[in-house]
Amino acid sequence: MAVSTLNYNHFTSGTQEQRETFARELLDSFERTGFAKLKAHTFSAQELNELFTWGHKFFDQPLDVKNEIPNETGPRPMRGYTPWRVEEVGRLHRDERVRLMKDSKEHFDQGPSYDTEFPNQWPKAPELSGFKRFMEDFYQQCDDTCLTLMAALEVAWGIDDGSLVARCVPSSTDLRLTHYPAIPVEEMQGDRASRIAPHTDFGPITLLFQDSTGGLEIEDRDENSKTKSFVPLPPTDTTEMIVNVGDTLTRWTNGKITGGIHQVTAPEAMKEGSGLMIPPRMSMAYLFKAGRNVSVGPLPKFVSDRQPAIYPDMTAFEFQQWRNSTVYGLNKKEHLNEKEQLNDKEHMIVAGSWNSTPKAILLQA
Ligand SMILES: O=C(O)CCC(=O)C(=O)O
Ligand SMILES: [Fe+2]
Repeated sequence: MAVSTLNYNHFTSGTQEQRETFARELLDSFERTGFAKLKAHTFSAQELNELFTWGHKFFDQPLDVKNEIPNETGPRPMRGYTPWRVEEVGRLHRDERVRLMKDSKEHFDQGPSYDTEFPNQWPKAPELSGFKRFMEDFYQQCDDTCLTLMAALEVAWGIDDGSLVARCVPSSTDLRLTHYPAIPVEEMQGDRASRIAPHTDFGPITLLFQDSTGGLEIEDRDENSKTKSFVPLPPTDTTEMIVNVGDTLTRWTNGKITGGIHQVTAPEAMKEGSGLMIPPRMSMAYLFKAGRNVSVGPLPKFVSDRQPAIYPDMTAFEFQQWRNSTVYGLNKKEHLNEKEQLNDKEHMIVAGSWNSTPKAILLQA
């Protein structure tokens, strides 16, 4: 299953033909695999090194210091610090084995700097005094990239009118730095735990940068691969940007583009080992979102008499509330409205495809 690697600058500063080729190949890679890789983008190796250096400085703080900016878990965007084994993304899954799987991570989440409803929480330690400034600039650069990729999808769909871009302005995105502490390899063997369990992200797309540790895997949709459900997406160099399709794009396209299911586990070379510690790992995910009041129901372009809408209308914010209630294991009756509770069942059926029957389930979508 070949994830395409594309030159981002062909879209931003190429000829008309290069722009159109980029757009077509991006859509093709999304449709075939749920993923694409980008090079020649706007992030330098130095900026990415700095990103991970700030991440280490943050996660290296003592737990009680990190807990001074606690993420209030709930049906709301995440802000600040979430400790080890609080969030469990496996809970989103239809397969019970995945639902019970423990994630082994801690994370820092950040929203738009102008968000007064869910304001950011920044650490106060003097050694982190430059963190906020760096992360705010980095956030903006990620947002510009995502909006450009929305413009590329418009070109690919022949609706080059700014309507897809407009659905994602102003930003409601959550940027997440995740730290996976060192862990004995045995913990990753079997179905009990993962670094992050198989899941799809909630928004239209996610930008992902990973450090050099390895362990990221994506669902293998290759018809001919009978044995494996997942294939590694190993780091090549730290500047490689991975883009994955999330639930919102699946919903907007009425199921035409399926979200890229991914997980993080032991790096390939260590999988069968024993008595080994898997080194710590860090990633940055820009979990791009539609505007809070924008519908995540199918776009008119993807609905017809022959293809009725298979996803109900709801706002991006309602969708996020529902998904976050699930990953934090909250009592649904208390936190979700009726529409969200009904949709919970629907989403699990169409989004999940793990273990031996992924293709059958994907066909249902
Ligand atoms: O750490 C990674 O590479 C993946 C992180 C991820 O999937 C997420 O934050 O949603
Ligand atoms: Fe993810």
